[in-house]
Amino acid sequence: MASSRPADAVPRRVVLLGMMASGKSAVGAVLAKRLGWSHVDLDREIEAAQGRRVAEIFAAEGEPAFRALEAAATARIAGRTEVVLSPGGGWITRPALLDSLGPDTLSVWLRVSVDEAVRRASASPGERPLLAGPDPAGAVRRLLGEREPLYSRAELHLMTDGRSVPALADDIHSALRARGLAPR
Ligand SMILES: Nc1ncnc2c1ncn2[C@@H]1O[C@H](COP(=O)(O)OP(=O)(O)OP(=O)(O)O)[C@@H](O)[C@H]1O
Ligand SMILES: O=C(O)C1=C[C@@H](O)[C@@H](O)[C@H](O)C1
Ligand SMILES: [Mg+2]
Repeated sequence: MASSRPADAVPRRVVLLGMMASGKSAVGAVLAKRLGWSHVDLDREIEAAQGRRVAEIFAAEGEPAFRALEAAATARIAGRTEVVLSPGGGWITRPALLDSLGPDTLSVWLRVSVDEAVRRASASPGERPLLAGPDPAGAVRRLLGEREPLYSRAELHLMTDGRSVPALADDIHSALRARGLAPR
């Protein structure tokens, strides 16, 4: 099912969906700066609130506890406007969180190939507990199989392989303008 933003609702927030290392945090930061909006990187928000790294939360309490923290952090910011939200890659596994953001949200799926995701993630080893095993490519492939139907709910789909972070932010900025966002 595609996202249900009505055609006449001018977007007042953006949410970036996609696999680990697809670029949600990097693109979100550049886009928010360009728009003069706030950037909420949900993994970092949770870490700040908990005083622990995501990997520590997974190790101590497991994935379901982390998913509950994601839901609580989303509820704290759901009513805000002029926000670019970069949640973690598994946030979409609770699809109600996307619905909770409201119809004036532009949702974007940042697509990435398995090989490129593994290459990018390898720059920060230990940060992503779901890729910590001996076969990160297999893990990405399995997660993509589970999550692609959920990511594909996004209104805008962008392939990120071979595209720069500023170019991707440009594409989203253009999509916002095409949906009626006035220039600042
Ligand atoms: N389009 C791109 N081209 C090249 N490198 C990129 C691109 N997008 C992101 N990167 C780099 O890949 C790494 C992972 O990106 P980022 O942290 O933004 O991913 P993410 O989608 O937020 O992942 P997670 O779901 O784990 O939070 C970073 O080092 C980032 O600079
Ligand atoms: O794709 C995922 O499930 C995750 C992505 C990261 O951003 C973190 O939220 C965590 O490592 C889990
Ligand atoms: Mg991120």
